[in-house]
Amino acid sequence: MNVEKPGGRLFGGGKCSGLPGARQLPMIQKMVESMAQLQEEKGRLQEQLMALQRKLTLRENDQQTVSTQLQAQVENLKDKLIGQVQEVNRLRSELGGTDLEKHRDLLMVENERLRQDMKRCEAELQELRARPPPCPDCEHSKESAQLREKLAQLQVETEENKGRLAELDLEVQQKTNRLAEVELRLKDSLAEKAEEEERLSRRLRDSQETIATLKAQPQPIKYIIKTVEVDSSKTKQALCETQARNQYLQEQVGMQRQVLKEMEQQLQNSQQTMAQLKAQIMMYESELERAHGQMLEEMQTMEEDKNRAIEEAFARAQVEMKAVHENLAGVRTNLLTLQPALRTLTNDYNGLKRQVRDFPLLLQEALRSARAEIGQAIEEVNSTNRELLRKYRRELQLRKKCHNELVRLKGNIRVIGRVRPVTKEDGDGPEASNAVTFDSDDDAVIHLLHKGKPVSFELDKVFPPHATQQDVFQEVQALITSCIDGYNVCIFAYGQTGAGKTYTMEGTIENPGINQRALQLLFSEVQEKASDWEYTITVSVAEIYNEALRDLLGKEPQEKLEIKLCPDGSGQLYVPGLTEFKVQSVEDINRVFEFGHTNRTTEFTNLNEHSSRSHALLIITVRGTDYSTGLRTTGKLNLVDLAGSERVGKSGAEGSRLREAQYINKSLSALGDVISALRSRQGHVPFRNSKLTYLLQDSLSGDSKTLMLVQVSPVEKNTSETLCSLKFAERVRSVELGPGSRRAELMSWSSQEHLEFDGGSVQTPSSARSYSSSSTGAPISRSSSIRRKLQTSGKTKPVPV
Ligand SMILES: Nc1ncnc2c1ncn2[C@@H]1O[C@H](COP(=O)(O)OP(=O)(O)OP(=O)(O)O)[C@@H](O)[C@H]1O
Repeated sequence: MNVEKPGGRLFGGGKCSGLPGARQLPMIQKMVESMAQLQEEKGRLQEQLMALQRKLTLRENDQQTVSTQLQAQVENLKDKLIGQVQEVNRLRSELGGTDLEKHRDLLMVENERLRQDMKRCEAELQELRARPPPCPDCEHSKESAQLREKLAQLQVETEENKGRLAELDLEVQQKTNRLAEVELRLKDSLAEKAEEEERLSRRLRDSQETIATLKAQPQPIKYIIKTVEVDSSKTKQALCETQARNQYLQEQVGMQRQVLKEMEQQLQNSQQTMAQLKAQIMMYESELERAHGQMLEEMQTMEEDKNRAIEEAFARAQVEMKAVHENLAGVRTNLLTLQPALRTLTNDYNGLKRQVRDFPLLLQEALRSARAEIGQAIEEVNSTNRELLRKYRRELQLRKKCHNELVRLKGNIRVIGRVRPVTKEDGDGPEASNAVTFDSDDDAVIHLLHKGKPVSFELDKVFPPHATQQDVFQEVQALITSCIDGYNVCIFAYGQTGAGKTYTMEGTIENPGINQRALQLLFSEVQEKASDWEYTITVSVAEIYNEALRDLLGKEPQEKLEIKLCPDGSGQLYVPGLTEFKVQSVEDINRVFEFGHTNRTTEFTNLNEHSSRSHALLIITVRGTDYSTGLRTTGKLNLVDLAGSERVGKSGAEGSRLREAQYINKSLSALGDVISALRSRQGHVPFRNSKLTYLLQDSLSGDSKTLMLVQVSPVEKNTSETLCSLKFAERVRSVELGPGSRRAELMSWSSQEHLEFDGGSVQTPSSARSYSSSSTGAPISRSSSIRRKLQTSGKTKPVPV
C-alpha cells in the first residue's frame, strides 16, 4: 500500500541523493526526533485504539444486553398478547352468557304475563264473589273453584319466577361487572404496550444515534492509521482487524435492526388482532341487541294470542254462567222450602253435639267413681280375705291339735275287727254255719260261738260282713291325715289266710281298699294345702318272705335288702336300695301296684285257693315344706298286709311250706313281743327280732300311730283261728304308745281262758312269753294268765302271739 503523506519523500525508497554530511546531520536529528515523535504518536494512537477497542467491546456488550432485554421484552409482550387473546376467548365464551340475559328477559316477560293473569283471575273471582251464593253442585261453583286453584297455582308460579329472576339478575350483574373489569384490564395492558413501544423506539433511536456518532468519529483515526501504516505493518494489521471488527459490529447492528423491525411488525399484527377482536365484540353486541328486539316482538305476539284466547274463554264462561244462573234460580226455590227443615236439623244436631261433647266428661266421672268403689270393695275383700286366711290358718292349727288329741284319746294303738262275709269257698253244711254275732248296742263288741260256748271280745270297733270298704276307710282316714302332719303311721291287716286281709288293704278294681283310698285322700289333702305347702308323695312296695326283705318295685326283686340306721345320726332307719316312686295321680298308683303284684310271691295252700305267704308292705312317704315358714315335715304311712296267721298243724304244711309257716309265725310273734314291750314300757323293745318289727320300728314307737285290722272268718270251721286272732287283737289293744292311757277291760276272762286252754289250740312260742310283768305296775292282762297257764302246761306249739 502506498500512502502518500506530506513530506513523504523523506521516507520513500530509502535512497539518498548524496547531500553533504553537515546538512545530513541535522536532518538525521530531525528524522530521529520525528521518529521519536512518530513513536510517541504511535503509542498514543495505540492507546487510543485500545481505548476504542475497549469502548467497542463495551458497546458490543451493551448492544448485546440491550438486544437480550429487547428479546425478553418481546417475549414478555408475546406472552401478554397470548394471555389477552385467551382472555378475549374466554370473554367470548362467557358472552355466550347472553343466553342468560335472554333467559332472564324471557322470565321477566313470563312473570309479567303471570302477573296479569293473576290480576285477571282475581278480578273474575271478585266478580264471582259479588254474585249471589252458588249452589254447591252447580257449574258456576266448580268454575270458581277451578279459578281459585288456577289463581293459587299462578301465584306459586309467579313466586318461583320471581326467585329465579332475582337469581338471574344477580348472575347477569356479576358477569357485567367482570366484563367491565376485563375491558379495563385490556385497556391498561394496551396503554402499557404503547408505552413500552414508545420506550423501545426511543432506545432504538438512541442506539442509532450513538452508532451514527461512532461512525462519524473514525476520520482522525483513519488519518492516524494511515500515518501508522507507513511506519508499522503491525499497526496496519491491527487497524484492519479493528475495521473488520467494526464491520462485524455494524452487521450485528443491522441484524438487531432487522429483529427490531420484525418485532415492530409483530406488534402491529397484535394491534390488528386486537382491533379485530374489538370489532367482533362490537358485532356480538349488536347481534345481542337485535335478538333482544326479536324476542320482544315475539313476546308481543304471544301476549296478543293469549289475550285473544282469554277473551274467547271469557265469552264461553259468560254463556255457561248464564245457564248456571238459571239453574241456580231453581235451586234457590228448592232451598227456600228446605230451609225450615234444615234449621230444625241444625238445632237437633247442635243439641246432640253438646251431648257428645259432654259425654266423655260424664263417662270419665262415672268411671272414676266406679273405679274408686271397686278399689274400695277390693280393699275390703282383701282385708276380709286376709282375716279369713288368718282364721283358716288358726283353724288348721286347731284342727291339727284336735286331731292329734282325738287320736291320742282314742289311743295310739287302735284295733279294729272286720268279719268277712261267708263265701262259696266256705262250702255248705254245719261247718260253714255262722259262728259270729254282734252287739246291736255296742259296735265294738263281737261274740264268737266256739265249740258251743260263746266268747265275747271288745275291740275299738268291729265291722260286720256287710260293712263296705268306704265304711272301713272312714274309720282309718284320720290316721292318714295325721301322716300329712308329719306323724308316722302303721296300719296292718292281721288274720288267718282267707280272712279278707288283702281285700281290706288292696280291694278290687271296682271296690278299692285302704291302700288306694289312702293315696287318693293324700292327694286331695295335699291339693287343698297347695297354696301354703309343697308336698311330694313317694311310694315303695316291699315284701318280707322267709325273713328276707325284697323290693317289689326294684329291677331285681329277688335281691335281699338290709335295714340300716341312717348315717346322719338321727336314729332313723332306712333300707338302702329300696325303690321310691313319686306318685301324683291314681294312674301312677295303679301302675305301681300292678308292678308290685307281678313281683309278689304267691303260693297255693290247701287252706285257700291262693294265699300269700309273705308280708306285703306299701310304704308311703309324705314330705312337706311350708312356703311361709320353710318348716319341713316327713310322715310315713306303712300299710302292711301280713301273711296268714293260721296254725301250721291245721294247714298241714310240710317241708318248705312248714318253713314258710314257721317264719310267718316267728315274725308275728316278734310283732307281739314288740307290742307287749311297748305296752309294759320296758326299757328295751325287741324291734330287731324280726325284719317286720325292725322295719316298722319308727311307726310303732314314740308318738307314732298304729292301727291293726283284725280280719276274721265268720264260719264255724274257722272258729279256732278266729279265736286266736281276736285274742291277739285284744292284747294289742291294751298297749299304749303315747302319753294317753288306755286299759283293756276284761269282761269274761275266765271263760276265755278256759276256752283257749280247753281247746288246746292256742300255742305260745318261747320267744313271745313275757307280755307283761306285774312288777311294772300295769294291770295284769288276760294274756299274761294265758302265758302262765301255757307255761304250766309246758306246751310249746308256736302261735302267732
Ligand atoms: N268284706 C268282704 N266282702 C266280700 N268278699 C270278701 C270280703 N273279705 C274277703 N272277701 C273274699 O274272701 C276271699 C279271701 O279274701 P282275701 O284273699 O282277702 O283273704 P286274705 O286274708 O288276704 O288271704 P291270704 O292270707 O291268703 O292273702 C276273697 O275271695 C275275697 O274276695
